[in-house]
Amino acid sequence: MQGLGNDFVIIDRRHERFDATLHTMSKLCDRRFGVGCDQLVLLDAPDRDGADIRVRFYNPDGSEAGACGNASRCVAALIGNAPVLQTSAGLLPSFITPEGEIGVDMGVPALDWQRIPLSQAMDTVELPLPGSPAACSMGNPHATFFDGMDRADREGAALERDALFPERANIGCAEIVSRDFIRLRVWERGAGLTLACGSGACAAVVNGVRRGLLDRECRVEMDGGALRIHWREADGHVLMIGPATHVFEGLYPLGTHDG
Ligand SMILES: N[C@@H](CCC[C@H](N)C(=O)O)C(=O)O
Repeated sequence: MQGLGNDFVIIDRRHERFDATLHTMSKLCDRRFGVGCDQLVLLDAPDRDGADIRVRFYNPDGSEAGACGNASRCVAALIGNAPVLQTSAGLLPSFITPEGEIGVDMGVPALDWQRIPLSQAMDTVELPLPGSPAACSMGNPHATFFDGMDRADREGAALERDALFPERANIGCAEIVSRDFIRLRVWERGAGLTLACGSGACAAVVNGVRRGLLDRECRVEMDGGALRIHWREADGHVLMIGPATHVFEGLYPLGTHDG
């Protein structure tokens, strides 16, 4: 499936056995030797009350991510009936808009350095890096720069691994068009530049609001399309709305996983 060109191989382990070895997963993610995707997503039966499905997200380098906004919308569309997703970032309710778009309540962002996490105790609204990004966690760590999108291409790889980010970070680079409209490019941790990043879009709006640059309801346009983000004042939850598209289904025969 894909959400704004951020693409996913989703494996439903409720009905099929799938041994998620690092080798198998990175092979599936490989665009030449496997299927190819930005993230591999594993679905299992939930083990928490109130959840409909357990969802885990893996980057092509094998690292597990606590959150993935676009994949969450895709899983909600795949399962149907607005499921509640059980993720490492908590239970995420999904919803369908009257226009047929898929929304996910991404929960409350973490704004303190310990939960983002950063290597040092510091103000997370202006980090001591050239360009002064702001940082927050949407269940996964994000730093957002507000001085243009090109930095993602030029410095994304180095910034992902900056010593400031002990768990590495997703690097969002935004151009502010107006208080309710930004353009964004994200260098994703463990994946590189992608056409869109849902959690990155949420983080950009949260960070932009904290910096006094953006309104709480904002359109975020990325290379693959746009998301609507609303950081709700009443309860601090971040709502993310956009398309989710089924591309194809396939069978991956047992015994050939490592071939
Ligand atoms: N594409 C995602 C984010 C995927 C995880 C990220 N690369 C990480 O390691 O945190 C999204 O849509 O949010």
